[in-house]
Amino acid sequence: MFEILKTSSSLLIYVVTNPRHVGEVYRNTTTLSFDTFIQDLMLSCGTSVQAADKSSKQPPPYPEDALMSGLNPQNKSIINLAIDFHHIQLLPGPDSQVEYLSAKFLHEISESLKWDILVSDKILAGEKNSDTMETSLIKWAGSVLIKAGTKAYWGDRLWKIAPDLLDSFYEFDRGIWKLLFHYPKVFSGDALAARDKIIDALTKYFQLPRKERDDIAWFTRSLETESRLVGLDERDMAASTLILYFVINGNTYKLCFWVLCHIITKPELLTSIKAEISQQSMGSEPNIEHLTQSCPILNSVLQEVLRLYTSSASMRFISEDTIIGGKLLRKGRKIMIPYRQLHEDSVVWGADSPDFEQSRWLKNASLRRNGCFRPFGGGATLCAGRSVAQQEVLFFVGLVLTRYNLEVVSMQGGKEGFPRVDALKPTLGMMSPVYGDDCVVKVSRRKEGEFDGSLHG
Ligand code: HEM
Repeated sequence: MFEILKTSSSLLIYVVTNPRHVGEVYRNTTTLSFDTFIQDLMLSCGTSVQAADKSSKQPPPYPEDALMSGLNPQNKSIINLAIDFHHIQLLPGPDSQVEYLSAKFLHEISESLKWDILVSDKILAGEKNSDTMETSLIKWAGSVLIKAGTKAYWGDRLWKIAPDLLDSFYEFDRGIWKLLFHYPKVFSGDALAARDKIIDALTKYFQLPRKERDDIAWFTRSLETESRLVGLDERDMAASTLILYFVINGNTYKLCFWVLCHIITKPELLTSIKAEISQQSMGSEPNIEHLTQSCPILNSVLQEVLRLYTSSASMRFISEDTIIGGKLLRKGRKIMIPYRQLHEDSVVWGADSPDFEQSRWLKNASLRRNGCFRPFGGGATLCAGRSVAQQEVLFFVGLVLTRYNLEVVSMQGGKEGFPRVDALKPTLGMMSPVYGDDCVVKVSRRKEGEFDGSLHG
């Protein structure tokens, strides 16, 4: 099935929903391109035309005396190389760097969830005393997860250069859809201002000598090396990094928020999840193997949130007129494969498909492999960070529930008093709560030996 979507800038987008046609789109890597789509994304996010051009072409032959890195033996464009580097950084394989990255993410999450760090976090301004504090759940999740992503990829320095990075990021996150849909400047000033602030911070970061920011991920180091070799300057690199910063940090904190909202508002669910978390060994903190493999109820909640709160899509750019499903799709336009309606298809999920059913995935574990479950997209561009993302969320929730008691102080939401999902705003992943909706929680430190998983609500 095809629909044609007309955006404000008269840009036409073909919306493909028929699974057979989706397969045709996935298989066509010649006239349907993802890198042209990335190039377009880069331009929307502030990359100059010259830099986008340099990033999308195969590099010119390097000068003979240039220090060759050996990282690009096939002489790929920076955009294609970045995709390869993501896969090396995030997926298992012979050269994989994922173990270091996961360990770094989890370490940073654990550090930020220490009580002393928590109470000293100015962003989480709520009532505080020696053993309790009040905080917004969405800000808490954002502060921990976005800081973890920033430090894991860019080390400590970026966070120090831009103490207000988080605020700029939230503003950018709220308005990025306007940039992607080429909204006129007059309506997108807030998103543009936030974008420019983040680019300024990243430019300063890239201007620092490398030895002052050596605690960075393999991906970041390698991409910088190759970007400099093709002649990108610090501002060019900063602007093209912005979209990566968004991909790495824009989704996971919202997933943590929705998962915790559901758990802490359902006392029986909370008790059973605490019980399975604590089964690893009484009194000690859960490790990631236990959380991924031995906590089925928590994992079922995670999958159900992914089903109901993602509005993911795959995008392609049509570089030559192309036939899909017997129809001619015109060169220069885009294709979008949205996955949300698959997630609510009652034929697949049953009559209760619109409802949050916490044990859906316990009853039928094979649903995870169902073609109608696509929170992380599909085809050649399937999210490379899907395992790391889920680990982050399980670890965050596992540690929060182990270290603290949470009590709901207030819920800002619709009539039902539960944060409403903002389903109107286009997104390429997790949906946000409606602006202003939130859950304020009182966080109390657990006393030693208190975590037994059943007695404390
Ligand atoms: C809840 C969390 C997340 C969701 C829902 C999500 C969703 C998505 C979606 C829908 C895509 C596009 C897939 C397509 O085009 O078909 C994508 C791509 C991507 N995501 Fe994620 N993502 C999440 C977290 C992450 C994290 C934490 C990272 C990295 C640490 C990451 C790295 C990537 C990369 C590198 C791509 C581009 C894939 C490629 O070009 O090969 N994602 N993600």
